[in-house]
Amino acid sequence: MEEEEIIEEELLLVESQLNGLQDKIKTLLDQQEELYERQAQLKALLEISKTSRDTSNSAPSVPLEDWSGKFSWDSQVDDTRFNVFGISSYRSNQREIINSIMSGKDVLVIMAAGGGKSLCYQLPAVLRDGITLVVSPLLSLIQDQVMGLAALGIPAHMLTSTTNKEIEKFIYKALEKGEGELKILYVTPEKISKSKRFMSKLEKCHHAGRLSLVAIDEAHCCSQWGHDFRPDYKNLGILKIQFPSVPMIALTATATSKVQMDLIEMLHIPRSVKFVSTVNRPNLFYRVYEKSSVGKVVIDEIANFISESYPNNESGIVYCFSRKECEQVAKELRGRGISADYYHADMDVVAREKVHMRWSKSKSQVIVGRNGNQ
Ligand SMILES: Nc1ncnc2c1ncn2[C@@H]1O[C@H](COP(=O)(O)OP(=O)(O)OP(=O)(O)O)[C@@H](O)[C@H]1O
Repeated sequence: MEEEEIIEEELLLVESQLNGLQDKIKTLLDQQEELYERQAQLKALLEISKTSRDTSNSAPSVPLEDWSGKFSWDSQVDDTRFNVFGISSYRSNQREIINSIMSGKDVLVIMAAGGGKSLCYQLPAVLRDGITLVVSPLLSLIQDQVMGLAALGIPAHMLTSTTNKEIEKFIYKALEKGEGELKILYVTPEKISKSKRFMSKLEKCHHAGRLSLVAIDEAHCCSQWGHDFRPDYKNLGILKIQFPSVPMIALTATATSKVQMDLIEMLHIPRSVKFVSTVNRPNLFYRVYEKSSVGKVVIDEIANFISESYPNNESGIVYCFSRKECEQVAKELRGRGISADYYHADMDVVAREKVHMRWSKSKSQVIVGRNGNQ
């Protein structure tokens, strides 16, 4: 009994020391974040000061705050926004971003997921002469974008490991000889870092003055400090080195100051105009439910939640930890009358595309996948 009391006493002491340590760690992390913020501000100030010195003798550039002013392309941009994209008004920063790209600037965009980043490069892509190259990390994202653009009548293609030979030939001809209709070309970063053939065609396209814009989607993947670092993104710096005159737009929904500095450096766009929009998403909300410890009950709870909250088959995604779990959960949901398909990296490309298409066309309600579609 006495021994237990001693142990309990020491346990309390250790727990209180741990709590004390956690508070200190939190304070240190807050301090670190503040210092990174300040470091980024100071570096940006230095850069601006250097840039204004370097450009003081050249033609006057548009001051930062004037990207919402009047431009010669205003009516064309508005017409394309409405008649091609079917969008009646701009969201925050979209017009300014489009104007800075149309002016030939490099641009860094930080905008919340779903905030409307795609329009910021797709609209200039339609208006500028030539082909826009878009680098995006995931096949599923690319497929989604290409499908959406095709529905709007915009000639867009993707060149990935899944592209068939005929389309590949069409794309290479468009790049090399300017034949055929191609405005927007999506590739994964591996194409840039691993395909010499592709890079040589791109070089020819640029040489002929037909490469109009380079867009790097999910640009935080460049940075090892980001939450989703992808090694092939590290090689994207080559694009600005090989095509310095082509404006580049880097877009991300999540970038701390440190990640921003990192990706500006890696992509070689030190003079980029930066646009930061609020990350607040008023249409999103989070709710936490206590999970049952019994697997079957959890599935019942998920199924009930879906059928009660989304009685009109509104689509959604269930995230799981493992590929096996994705398959099991999808099967169990189907057994409870919910049209669910699983989606993960072990599936072949055709099967994945089929699932994606079914879901996009509301033929299935739920996709059960893993974070990052792994
Ligand atoms: N100005 C606008 N008015 C109305 N809808 C818009 C506007 N701009 C974009 N949208 C729509 O908002 C949706 C989300 O846009 P988009 O896919 O470009 O977001 P995103 O910022 O790229 O998101 P993510 O980070 O998730 O890729 C799309 O359906 C798009 O058509």
